[in-house]
Amino acid sequence: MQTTILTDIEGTAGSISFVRDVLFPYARRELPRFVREHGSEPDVRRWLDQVATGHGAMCDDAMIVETLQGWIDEDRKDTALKALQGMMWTEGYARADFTAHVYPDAVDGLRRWHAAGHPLAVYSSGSVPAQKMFFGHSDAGDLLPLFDAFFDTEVGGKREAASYARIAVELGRAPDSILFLSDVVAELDAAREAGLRTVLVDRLEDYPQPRTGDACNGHPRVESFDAISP
Ligand SMILES: CSCCC(=O)C(=O)COP(=O)(O)O
Ligand SMILES: [Mg+2]
Repeated sequence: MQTTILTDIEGTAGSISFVRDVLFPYARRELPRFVREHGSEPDVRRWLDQVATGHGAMCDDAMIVETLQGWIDEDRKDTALKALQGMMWTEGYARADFTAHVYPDAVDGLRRWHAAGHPLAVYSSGSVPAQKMFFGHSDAGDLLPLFDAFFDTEVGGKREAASYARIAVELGRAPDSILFLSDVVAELDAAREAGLRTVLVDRLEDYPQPRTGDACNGHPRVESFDAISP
């Protein structure tokens, strides 16, 4: 059986600057209108109510919007925020306001591994619908058919070993037959604790100061997908 490749998105398959300088500001800007126009739809309300729960009974939509905008500013990986961001980005992709940045070497690597029979999966803090929009509307076109499975924080946090154990069960694969790619060492530590193989993707565009030696915490380090042999 071929190694399954499980990849992170931001800082690994695509640039950090696309997420932080395009996607996050777009969601921040669109949030008031989105809540006004869609806030009574059950699929939206459920997430807004989850945000409101932390603020007591007096929390109105204006306070929820302000809270969510604060969370965007601090890059909080909250499941409700990520679900709502995904819905707003879906509108943005549909209107062709932007396409998703995927590094050319990532496009080539994903295509090459898929052609060689490696199952491909995504694990990102972005919601599963946001992941599908990202790869379905990339600068390199529709990459969605390359992937077999998608996981977000509904499976658990990316720095928790139990999340990776759950992903292995859901994929029906032994942990050591899965290779996890990420730019975040703490995520790789959690994956390794669950028995997955790991590679630190240390892109100079995103991390101008290379992480070497102890900073890699024993994870093999590459600067592009070209150097990964699954
Ligand atoms: C699906 S693209 C947006 C990704 C996102 O919202 C995010 O927080 C990035 O997290 P990742 O786990 O991909 O580093
Ligand atoms: Mg990342």
